[in-house]
Amino acid sequence: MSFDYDLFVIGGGSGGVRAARIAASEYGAKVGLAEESRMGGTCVIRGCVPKKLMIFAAQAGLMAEEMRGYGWCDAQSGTFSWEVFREKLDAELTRLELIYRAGLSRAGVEVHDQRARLAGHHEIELADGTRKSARHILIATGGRPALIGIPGEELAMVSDDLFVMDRLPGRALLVGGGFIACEFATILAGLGVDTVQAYRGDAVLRGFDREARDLATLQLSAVGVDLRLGLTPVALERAGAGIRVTFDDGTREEFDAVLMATGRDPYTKGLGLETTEVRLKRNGAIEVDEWSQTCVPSIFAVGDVTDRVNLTPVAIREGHSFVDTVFGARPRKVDHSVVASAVYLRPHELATVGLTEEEAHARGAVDVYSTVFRPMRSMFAGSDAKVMMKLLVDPVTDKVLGCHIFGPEAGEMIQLAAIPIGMGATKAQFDATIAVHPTAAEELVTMRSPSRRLQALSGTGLA
Ligand SMILES: Cc1cc2nc3c(=O)[nH]c(=O)nc-3n(C[C@H](O)[C@H](O)[C@H](O)COP(=O)(O)OP(=O)(O)OC[C@H]3O[C@@H](n4cnc5c(N)ncnc54)[C@H](O)[C@@H]3O)c2cc1C
Ligand SMILES: NC(=O)c1ccc[n+]([C@@H]2O[C@H](COP(=O)([O-])OP(=O)(O)OC[C@H]3O[C@@H](n4cnc5c(N)ncnc54)[C@H](O)[C@@H]3O)[C@@H](O)[C@H]2O)c1
Repeated sequence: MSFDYDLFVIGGGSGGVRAARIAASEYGAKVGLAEESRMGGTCVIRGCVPKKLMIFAAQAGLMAEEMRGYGWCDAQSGTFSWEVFREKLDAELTRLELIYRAGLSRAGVEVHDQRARLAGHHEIELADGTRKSARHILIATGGRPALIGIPGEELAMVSDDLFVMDRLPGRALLVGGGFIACEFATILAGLGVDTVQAYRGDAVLRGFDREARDLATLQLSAVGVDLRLGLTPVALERAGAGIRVTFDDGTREEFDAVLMATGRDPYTKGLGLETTEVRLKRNGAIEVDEWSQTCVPSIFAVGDVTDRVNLTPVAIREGHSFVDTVFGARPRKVDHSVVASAVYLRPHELATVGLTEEEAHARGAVDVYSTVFRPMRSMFAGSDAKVMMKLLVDPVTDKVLGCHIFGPEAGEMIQLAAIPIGMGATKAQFDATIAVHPTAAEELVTMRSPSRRLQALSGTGLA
């Protein structure tokens, strides 16, 4: 049977672009790709990249404060112009989008700038009505911000809207305690917005190591975020040019803007899945096996739409592995068990790889090497900001099970720690490494004795 394409990719984001480019350029496949919005997807256009640039913009006040502590007595952040920043941001995103497009074009990928939907196990229908056939189809449609179902929530912004605001709000409410709420609370407060963050739990960043979460929670307040724990909105209504929010404790307050950062849903709506036998998980994510293959042999899915580990490098690896396996005859699975990540807070980031203390303890006995200290850089400037370095070690095998860092540039540090930990390094091998001095990271190789040994909980593995 002949097809229009060897591979048709739906979605030009992190996973889709990588798969399309490699299939065409390295394996000579005839590839088509449909993108309904801007090329590059969430990460490039409305996620990682613009977010990180905003984080950089937001640290001027903290840097000026630190420098005053070093004798630059008049150091001030000055005036921030959102208009100037936005213009530069738009230009940068356009530059990146063009690079993505050029890469696809060089590889020989045929790009369709429109929405696509499935029309069978080997068929795709484009928004203009054209039908294309493909031997293999890759769904890489990503995710969309999720709302929580309260009255008036359509008045709120979602993360996509933050990058295209005409002006900064004077007073903003951020709802949630996850990656996006915490990063944007840091950003908005840093840019001078009166920022309130409402989170229903008792410490932000659920799922991360508890000790690190507590430090992140304290830091948000320290940088000027009005963090309200155990609080969640139940209704939003228009109030003049602003929004009146009713909270679950009965209080009401007005804000210029509200951001719902309450998770993301896999984007499968209107994708024509009913024309196939592809199965969905309960939350609407596409069900795939370890090869990213759905239960229909010709249809694969990668990235956020499969809701495995929703990070850009994971989507890229899944896309690349799928192509190596199917087009390169080099079977490659993705190991989702040890994936490092970072939350870009300021002044200290929270970065992690492997098991948290709570997860490690749940599986058996664990030696916890943990140190919390004031680093010389900020201590000299008179700041109370604390750094945490933690290693979790299996007392029987000596293997390092997890590493958690709360500190300046923790994201950069965890990238390096992820290499030995992914290779199965032991604590003895960490100890054998001579420190780089004076750094904060040297603690990772100088913590000699455990801060505590947690015995196995009854009913778990090791005694
Ligand atoms: C605010 C924010 C900050 C983030 N920061 C980070 C970070 O710092 N580090 C990190 O690793 N991850 C971060 N992420 C997560 C990261 O962006 C995603 O995990 C990643 O983009 C997923 O890639 P993907 O290929 O699965 O989907 P996406 O990048 O979302 O791409 C999907 C593409 O498919 C297109 N599409 C959807 N349906 C159709 C259709 N039917 N037809 C045609 N096109 C379609 C969409 O327009 C989109 O371009 C962040 C996410 C957000 C929202
Ligand atoms: N630095 C990074 O790597 C980075 C940054 C941003 C986003 N991301 C990715 O994007 C994903 C989405 O980010 P996110 O912050 O939206 O999601 P999240 O899952 O991290 O956080 C969602 C938050 O919303 C709250 N919430 C959910 N339902 C609620 C309800 N009904 N009422 C009140 N609160 C509710 C949760 O308690 C949680 O605090 C992340 O999981 C991550 O994979 C990564």
